[in-house]
Amino acid sequence: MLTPFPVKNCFRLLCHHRVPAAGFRTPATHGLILKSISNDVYQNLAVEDWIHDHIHLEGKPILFLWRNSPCVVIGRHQNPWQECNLHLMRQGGIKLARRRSGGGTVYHDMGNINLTFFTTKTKYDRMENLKIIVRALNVVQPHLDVQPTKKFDLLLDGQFKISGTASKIGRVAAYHHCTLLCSTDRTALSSLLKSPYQGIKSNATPSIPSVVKNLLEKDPALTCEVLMNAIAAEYAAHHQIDNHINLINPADETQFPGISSKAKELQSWEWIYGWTPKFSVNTTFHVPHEQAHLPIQVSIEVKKGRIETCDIKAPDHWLPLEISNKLNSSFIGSKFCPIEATLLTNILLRTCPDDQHLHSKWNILCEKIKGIM
Ligand SMILES: Nc1ncnc2c1ncn2[C@@H]1O[C@H](COP(=O)(O)OP(=O)(O)OP(=O)(O)O)[C@@H](O)[C@H]1O
Repeated sequence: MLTPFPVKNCFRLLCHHRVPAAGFRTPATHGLILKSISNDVYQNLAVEDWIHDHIHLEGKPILFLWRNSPCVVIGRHQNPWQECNLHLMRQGGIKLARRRSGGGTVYHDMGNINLTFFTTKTKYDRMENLKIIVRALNVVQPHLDVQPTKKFDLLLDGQFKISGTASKIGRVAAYHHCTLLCSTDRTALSSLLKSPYQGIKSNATPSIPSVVKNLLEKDPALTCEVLMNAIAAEYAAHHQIDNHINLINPADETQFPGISSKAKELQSWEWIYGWTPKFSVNTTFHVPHEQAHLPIQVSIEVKKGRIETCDIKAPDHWLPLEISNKLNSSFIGSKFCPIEATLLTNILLRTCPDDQHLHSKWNILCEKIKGIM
């Protein structure tokens, strides 16, 4: 069923630009099933963007199957500091991506299948898609109890989430994408999706945490490959299209002209962090002083991922006011990120009096501030 795919030809049949050239012929094919050969989250999200922007579906559906190496994917209107453990992700080299669709934060790895259902806006029907998945699951394991919920999750045995849904609806085209947990690392999922940051206030969309389960835990025969093939077969039967799974390479500019700039944009700091709705952080640190701990109050406002106002209040006898003021003003306009904070701190330290005692206090303070970023 899996065939090497002359994608170029297939897209030529399916695709024309939104403003069709005069005399454009109606595409001959009726729909497509695509599968990415890449496990890079930015490249795969770029395929979604590309198809959404370039392909005129005219009622012809596309199913896109993809899997990613470990990453966390936040919804369009979310705050990553509220949703995940960025420190842990940086340490483990786990990528962070912001998708174009709304909704909550999910964890992806090679044990998680992603399914994107492209249709025209008028044919967009999330429940129909979820039913295709449920039928496919019942083909491979007839005794599975999987039900769609009102928020378009899929629940196993009435309580465990195995799939989450999000969507993007454009002027004429739409897509519904969902996850399917097959053999995901549940320990990584729960530790990465736990924010350690305190005192954040924002209007960003919050995630709705659920108890999740893998299908493989229910039946060891339910591997990602088995499930993807079953879903593709059910999708093809439902839409009466060819059930070939066509492999695509999202890095291939000849097949997807302009796709690398889409992937680059999805990977940019401005999109991942800078798109975060305005938020504030109000927190208190404690720093060691003689036999006690002194409180340091921090109040920061962040707009487009950059520090808009910064008010660090340390007791004057611990850190002279003029030094904390210097720190406050230097942070303004900088990215709310530990790398930038380190750079700034190093520059500032060089301008400070050559006082070891002061430098060590400054370092303690800056380490604490980096801890909230
Ligand atoms: N790959 C995954 N598949 C299914 N559930 C997941 C996955 N990763 C994490 N989860 C669970 O889903 C919760 C997030 O669900 P939430 O409903 O906020 O977002 P969603 O399912 O992506 O999208 P939507 O809000 O549109 O349903 C996480 O806190 C976690 O409990």
